Amino acid sequence: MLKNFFKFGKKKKDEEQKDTLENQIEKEIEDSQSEIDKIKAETEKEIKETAEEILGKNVKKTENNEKSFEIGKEKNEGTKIEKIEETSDEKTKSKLKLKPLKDRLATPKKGFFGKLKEMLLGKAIDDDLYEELEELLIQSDIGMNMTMQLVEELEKSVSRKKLKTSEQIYDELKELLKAKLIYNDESSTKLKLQDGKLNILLVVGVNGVGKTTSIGKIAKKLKDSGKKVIIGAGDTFRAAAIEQVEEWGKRTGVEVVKQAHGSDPAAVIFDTVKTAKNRGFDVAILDTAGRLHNKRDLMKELEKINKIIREQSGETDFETLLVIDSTTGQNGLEQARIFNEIVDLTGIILTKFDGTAKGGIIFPITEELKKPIKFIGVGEGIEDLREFDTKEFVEAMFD
Ligand SMILES: Nc1nc2c(ncn2[C@@H]2O[C@H](COP(=O)(O)OP(=O)(O)OP(=O)(O)O)[C@@H](O)[C@H]2O)c(=O)[nH]1
Repeated sequence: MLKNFFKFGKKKKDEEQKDTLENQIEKEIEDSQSEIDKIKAETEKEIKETAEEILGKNVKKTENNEKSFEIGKEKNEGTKIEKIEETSDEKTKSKLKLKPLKDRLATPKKGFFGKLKEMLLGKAIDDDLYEELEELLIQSDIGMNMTMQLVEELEKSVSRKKLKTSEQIYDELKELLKAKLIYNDESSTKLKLQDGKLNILLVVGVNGVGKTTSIGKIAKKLKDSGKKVIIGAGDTFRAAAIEQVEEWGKRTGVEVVKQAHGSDPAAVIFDTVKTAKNRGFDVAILDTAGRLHNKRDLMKELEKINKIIREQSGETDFETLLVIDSTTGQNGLEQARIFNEIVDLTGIILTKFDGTAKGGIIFPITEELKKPIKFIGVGEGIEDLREFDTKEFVEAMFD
């Protein structure tokens, strides 16, 4: 039977899976740069063209904006700080009402949880049902370990609580999954920001996962809530990455500290934190590069950045947020494990939730890392980043 097969081969499979995933991560970081760069260059070109079109219109409107746009065109020499007014288009958009989360997730309608309901409701509780459930949980990116754990817990609950109907099983599974989100109570999922001091948000993750986009979206949220925000373009490895941060700066009306392409990322972090401190900013959001060649380089780079932040801000306790692309499934979990080993993470941002019909990855990531999900990305738009709310999320997934 499938369940026994999983139990028998579980340990070996775990090791094999770990090796395979580690190789895949290394390969992702080391070998796929040119392909990713190509896709990114195309995407960034599109973003740039759209942003320029919007900004271009706005630039004509006021002299202030004219000046700002010119700064954006300056050649990179030393550190540059940009201050640009928010475009009227974005102001209008920010007033639009947000769609409910369940309408933004691909999951509830087409994915695993929809299938789960279909599969469970009205069925007899027998071995076949548990087998089907295991298959579905694995397909949903919940992963082998957590699937086995969940099914075991479910079987125990069924016998302990004497559950008889598949409706009861469905509800029980919902509760068990909810329990996997224990690190996500309201006080943990909220960004830890204090008034009257500089708050640092260090954003890490491999390239292409949506770091820059998430930074832009967070900057917008914080600015809208009245915070004085600055962004440090710490991903200096690729010119396009710096430009992308600049575009987000323009879209959100947030200042950006940058240096020339290829300069030391730590120097950008230094300048950003120093500027933020001296000029009384509330929040400095720091971008980092995810394309370092191996774990050791990544660790060294992040240690250096952490040291600079501590020295310049005088803070030891700040947010370090890992961005994970939820469409990468178990790869995402492995990335989370690696980053969690080398840096003191305080939370996770799961992007592209609108683009996955699975989405189960959220459960093992938060449970294994014992870290809260701070935000989930549900689209490419400036408003498409939701503060994570456990109750709303579970309801949206199971609705
Ligand atoms: N559908 C969808 N797309 C997203 C989301 N977040 C980011 N993206 C897209 O994912 C792509 C990569 O995002 P970036 O922000 O450039 O990723 P990055 O991690 O900064 O990449 P590097 O600059 O290469 O390090 C872009 O096309 C984004 O628009 C999301 O929540 N949903």
